[in-house]
Amino acid sequence: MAAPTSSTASPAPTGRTSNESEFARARKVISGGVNSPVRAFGSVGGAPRFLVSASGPYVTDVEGREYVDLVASWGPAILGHAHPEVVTAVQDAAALGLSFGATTPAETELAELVVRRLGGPRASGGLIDELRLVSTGTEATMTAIRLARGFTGRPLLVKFAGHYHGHSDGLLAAAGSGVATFGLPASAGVPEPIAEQTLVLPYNDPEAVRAAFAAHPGRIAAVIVEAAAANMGVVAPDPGYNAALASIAHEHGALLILDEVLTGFRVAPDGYWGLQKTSSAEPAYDVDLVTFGKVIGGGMPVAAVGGRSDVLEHLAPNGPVYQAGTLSGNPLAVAAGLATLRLADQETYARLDRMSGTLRAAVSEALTAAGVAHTVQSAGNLFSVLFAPEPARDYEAVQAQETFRFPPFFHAMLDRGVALPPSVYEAWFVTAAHDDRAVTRILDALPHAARAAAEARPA
Ligand SMILES: Cc1ncc(COP(=O)(O)O)c(C=O)c1O
Ligand SMILES: N[C@H](C=O)CCC(=O)O
Repeated sequence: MAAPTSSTASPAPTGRTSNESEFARARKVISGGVNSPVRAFGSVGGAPRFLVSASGPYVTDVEGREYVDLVASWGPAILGHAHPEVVTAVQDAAALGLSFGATTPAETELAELVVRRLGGPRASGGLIDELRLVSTGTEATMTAIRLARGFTGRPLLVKFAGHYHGHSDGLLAAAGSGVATFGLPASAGVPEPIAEQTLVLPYNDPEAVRAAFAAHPGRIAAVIVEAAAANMGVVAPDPGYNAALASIAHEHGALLILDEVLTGFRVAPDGYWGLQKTSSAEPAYDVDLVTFGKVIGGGMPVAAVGGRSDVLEHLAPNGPVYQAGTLSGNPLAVAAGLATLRLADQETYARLDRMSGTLRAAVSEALTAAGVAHTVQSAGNLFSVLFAPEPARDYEAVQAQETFRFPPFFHAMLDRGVALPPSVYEAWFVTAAHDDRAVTRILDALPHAARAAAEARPA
């Protein structure tokens, strides 16, 4: 496996510590040295970069090296890191108290802003009527599923191979993200009776969904789908696919849960990617529950489950489906989310789209010049590189790519001061703060990375 060699990134290392020594130190007291598996560089090799600060499009590690960041905290940092107005909003909120464990006007303001940005309420053509704030995307999808089961009185859930919805028990089968990165079929520790409640189907195959409903009449509570798959690399839904899911689910009395944790407020100014707003060719369709996270917290822990009020009414204290959180609606996190959403205007999204287009073209040009078979897969401004000549529409096709080309590609970029997500199965995230200097560094690094990918051989 390729490992980092030299670096041309600036500024100069401090010499006080190194990523290697920090990793060794962390491994003694933190399981695996990381608090989330993908960070461990497991599939690319080498020591993860231990970061000490971030600003705009850059992150800086303990050695004093600065990298152009294409991880963006896995999505939230659409404005770039530490946007001054977001930082000020958090500082102002902190001065008034870190956590109350009680209701606040600010959390209502965030909920109002989200519902409004999504065109709501539903009676006036919007996506959701109301929502419940939680702290992580995992909690949002877990709550959505419990709610769907409580509302329908049915046990089963349909999910798609390669999709990731966080790490709750029922959602780890054939999951994307770290589960894909580490080649796990599912997670140990999930009891069989729980795993059996999840039906895993191939993505972009409406017939498989019809067949599942036919095989389990009156037993499927919900279909959960990433609005656009972005945890097995990016795989956009076929035109009309999300709409087909809605109509099949509804025909059988089940709910559709659209997981917008990653896509929401990242790829469209009006909030979500559920396609009917981003493509006039897409038929309108009705969503019952939607989950958000990442951008609505602006880099702090906020996520949400929203949807039809008659479904949300089933949540405690109004209804019998329980959900709670000591830090839900935390004032600092809500302040970051509010500031981020208020700052993210049409120009922000236009910048993200332009940046993504520039990088997609540059990556493809470099790989083509190096003779590497590839496809740049995208959904809105999200994209990733598939090391295969034909586009992939499902997890099977994604897994068949030449994954061995990614580690040297990744390290060649890192050596030249560009931090990509450390897995071929993760999306690349641009920010509105990526400026000419950052882009120049990426463009300079790409030909080297493409050559490294071309020279790679299977292990
Ligand atoms: C689509 C999707 N859903 C859910 C999650 C889980 O969110 P979190 O990591 O905040 O628990 C993620 C990312 O991690 C995601 O990409
Ligand atoms: N793919 C995940 C989120 O979108 C990566 C974040 C993580 O699990 O650490």
